[in-house]
Amino acid sequence: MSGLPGAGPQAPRVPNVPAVPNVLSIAGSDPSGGAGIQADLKSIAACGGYGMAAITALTAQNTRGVSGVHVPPAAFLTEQLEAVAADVRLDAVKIGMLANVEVVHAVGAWLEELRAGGAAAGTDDGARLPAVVLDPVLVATSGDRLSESGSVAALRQLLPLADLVTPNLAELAALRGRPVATGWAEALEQARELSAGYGVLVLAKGGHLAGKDCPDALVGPDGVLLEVPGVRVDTPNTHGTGCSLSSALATLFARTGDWARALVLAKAWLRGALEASGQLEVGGGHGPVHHFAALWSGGGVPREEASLGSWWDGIADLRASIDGLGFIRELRDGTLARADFEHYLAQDALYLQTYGRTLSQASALAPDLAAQRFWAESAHGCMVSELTLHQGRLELADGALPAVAPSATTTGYLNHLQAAAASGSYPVLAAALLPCFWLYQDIGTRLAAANRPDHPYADWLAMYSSLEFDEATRRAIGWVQAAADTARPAELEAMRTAFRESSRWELEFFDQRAPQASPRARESAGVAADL
Ligand SMILES: Nc1ncnc2c1ncn2[C@@H]1O[C@H](COP(=O)(O)OP(=O)(O)O)[C@@H](O)[C@H]1O
Ligand SMILES: Cc1ncc(COP(=O)(O)OP(=O)(O)O)c(N)n1
Repeated sequence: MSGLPGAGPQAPRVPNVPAVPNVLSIAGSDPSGGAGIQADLKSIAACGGYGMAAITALTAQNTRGVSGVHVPPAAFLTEQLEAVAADVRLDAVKIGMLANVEVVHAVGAWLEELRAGGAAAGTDDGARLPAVVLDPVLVATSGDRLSESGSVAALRQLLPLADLVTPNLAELAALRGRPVATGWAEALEQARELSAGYGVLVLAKGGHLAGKDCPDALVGPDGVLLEVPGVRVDTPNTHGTGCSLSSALATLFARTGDWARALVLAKAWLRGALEASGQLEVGGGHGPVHHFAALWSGGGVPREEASLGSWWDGIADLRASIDGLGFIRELRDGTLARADFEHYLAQDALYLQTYGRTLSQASALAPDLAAQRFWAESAHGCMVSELTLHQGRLELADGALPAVAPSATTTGYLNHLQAAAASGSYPVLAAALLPCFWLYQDIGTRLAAANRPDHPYADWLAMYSSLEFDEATRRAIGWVQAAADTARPAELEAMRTAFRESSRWELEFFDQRAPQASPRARESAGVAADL
């Protein structure tokens, strides 16, 4: 009873998302604190990770420019990397300034070793390998070189070892051996070529474009996967934006397993950090961004009431009641009367028509293109994949709906969703829509164990335990979590209420029977099913 969007830009690599990911920055030091490992550690912390740093170079720089670079022996970098990896589980690695070919090779050899170790441990799907974000730092904003010109070729060899590479326009052009793109379309094409050439996801960044727009886009070998628009913040304080963004992406990917979500969250966070940069008084040139602006203003600390895990725990009573319903037990066992199942399907088909509408309304209200796309894809999945399953089961013509009146429960649930849509609040509507994903995915997954080829409801069980539905649910949870993370207290409370109310309606929905075929008394309410 919810949307089945297509696959996201990139499948998740981290099956068990850690609560606090360990994120290693391999980068140079900026003693003025705005770029390099100093920026990385602040970004990682601001985005909810535990930051570590292996130092590739010491720079003497401030907000006006770089006056010196000292590169310790590459072998000592290897020693740092091996020491950390021997002890700490790495969830993500961000790579920044690599000053010369020897340093690039040292990092490449270490990454290869990490991969070989993963393969030896039987993780050929990369599940236990950290996500790797490579920011190919070549030249600072001040115009000073941070990597010898001969390193570009070596950096290219590093690309296939990364999951995501985040060049600015000049770095993208250098990696492609082309002139710097003068417009966004040209930059996207260079990013596509880079992705196709090296089998790596590319983040094209619009920070150095002329004009008021500052878009970023995730680009794969076939073109743009996700573009996140942005309006340029009018500030001179852009020192270290690339370092900050790449570490934020590494951390947020480790937390979500989803590059699209990581980008949307990272870009929103960086925008806040740029907007608040004027609160800091650091140097007379291009100052740093304010990494902890959201945290210091009270909005950035993860709040218990904003955690969707706590929402899920908060409906444990409703979930137990659903598990205890005769309908669910009989559905699992395959003993559910056909009339009851068809009654449920008919009501669900009526439900889906309006649920699809409200998914579209969520898309209309969504704050950015990525969220907009997700809800629109979900509306499509709901109105096509799910309704088609129901129509087939009910032997209805394509496009036809069952000729029955909506039950009081169906009407009540839909009124609740439509009220959430009418509130005009995207977060509240998204929260109201979520139980229809999450509860079905949860029930579907647990009931899947009972599925067998001759199960009378095998197709239903298969749909709601499918990998696609799993993925759709994970993404829906991600979008609602993103909305909750930035919601004001009153709106957050309204979100939680809407989520619980929808969950209560889900319980009632499963508690419906065909009126004439099986009286309610027949249901063994209160009997907890061993799902
Ligand atoms: N003035 C600005 N306003 C808003 N976003 C910006 C601004 N400058 C840079 N960004 C963003 O900062 C990130 C880093 O981009 P960019 O400046 O292109 O890279 P780099 O710092 O590596 O040179 C991107 O997400 C970009 O869109
Ligand atoms: C030590 C160190 N590493 C990287 C940079 C470059 O920082 P970046 O975020 O790419 O952007 P600018 O600071 O150049 O705007 C650096 N300066 N120092």
